Amino acid sequence: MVKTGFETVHLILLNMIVVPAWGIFLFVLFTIVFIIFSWLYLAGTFQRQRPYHLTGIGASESHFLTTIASMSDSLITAGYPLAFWSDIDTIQAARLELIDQAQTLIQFETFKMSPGKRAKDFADALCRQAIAGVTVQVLADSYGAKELPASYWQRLQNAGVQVLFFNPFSGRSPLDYLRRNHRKLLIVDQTIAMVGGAGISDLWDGKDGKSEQPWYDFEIKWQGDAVGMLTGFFWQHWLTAGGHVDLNQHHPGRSQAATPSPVLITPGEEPSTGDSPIRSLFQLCITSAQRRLWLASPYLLPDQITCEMLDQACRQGVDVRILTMGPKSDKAYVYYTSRQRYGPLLRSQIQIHEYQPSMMHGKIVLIDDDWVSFGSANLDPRSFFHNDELNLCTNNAQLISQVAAFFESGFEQSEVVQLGPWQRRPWQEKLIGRLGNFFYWQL
Ligand SMILES: O=P(O)(O)OC[C@H](O)CO
Repeated sequence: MVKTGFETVHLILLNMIVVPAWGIFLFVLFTIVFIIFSWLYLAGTFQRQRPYHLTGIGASESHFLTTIASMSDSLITAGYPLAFWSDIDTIQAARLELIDQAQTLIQFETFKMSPGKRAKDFADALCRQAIAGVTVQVLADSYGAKELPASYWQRLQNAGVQVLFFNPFSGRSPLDYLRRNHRKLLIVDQTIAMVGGAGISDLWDGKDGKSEQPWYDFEIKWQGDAVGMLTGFFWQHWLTAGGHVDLNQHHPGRSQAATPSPVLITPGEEPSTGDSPIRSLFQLCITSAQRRLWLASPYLLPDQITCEMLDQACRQGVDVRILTMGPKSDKAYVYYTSRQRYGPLLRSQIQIHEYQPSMMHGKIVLIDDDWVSFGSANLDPRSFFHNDELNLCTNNAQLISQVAAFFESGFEQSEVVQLGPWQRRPWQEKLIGRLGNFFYWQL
């Protein structure tokens, strides 16, 4: 058929514009995918796990603390837990109250901050104190706080708050961006510290589009020498982020506690896949349990060796129970990836309790009636190998009973996962789980 002049021009344009455009589009797409995979590959995302074998020490042994401290790069100090809260309104109110009480110095570092009422209330409190002359230092993780607009930080800075961001993206060292500051820490006047899991975010109020119920989490208020040490850990990060520390102005004060308990602090600073203080801490906790090992972690991605240690504990008659997030997780793909790895745990008769009302976000290990370890670290590769974390461990009897009650209430509001129904879960869940596991080392 003879083409008209118009059709010929149209065909020429098609060949000159549309075909090259598709070519460019596919080339750009391929390049982006190639860069992402190369990046993940170079970061060790697809590596095989190195062997790591550890067997036991009893939690009641007198040398437990020294052993666990030396093997997890932790420091031994002392402190007293003044309060334990597991209600989100109370936790956020207690933080604001503590900020209001500050006389000289407020230090705060965290991972998750997002726009909303909690972020506004927090900024109001910090600005009030900065304007009143209190030194206020805020260290926000540049990834975790990325949703907050520049105007939020500008308002804080205008009031005199010193704001720094942990590890912003740099084109000169892009892989470094995978290291995040996962710590959650508020210190006032170097005398009182609050450690827990809640971010500065309305998510913890249940505003996550899933449940409308507050997340299950906790916070502990501390007094004693441990607070001085936590101040030092904060300053390490502050210096790394480019901040100025004047030890003449704010010399490490000694927070007094009338009846201190031993406290172990694990800063989990800049771990690597070969050397992880947080992994050592978790595995030492697991291997030292003799009667009870209750473990809470929202994101539950234990590696094979940790699963074997949990299995061993079960075989030795230890009551091993795990409290974790349920279907109302804030990250569905991590939930399905976690579930994909339940098989060995369920076959070992380990009870996995999935919290039902909302997101379960507490991170704790309870060992017998003797020790409790808690803080920012999840049982996952990100906390083991990539993040800076902050965990504390103590044998304070009152805190142990409060933590046991936290677990018991969590178990009551959970469903125990059974092997049969788990095996019959929908294929879509299995598919997401398999895909998620492909990126296991970065989760
Ligand atoms: O990283 P985490 O464990 O502090 O959890 C943060 C939440 O997932 C916020 O989305």
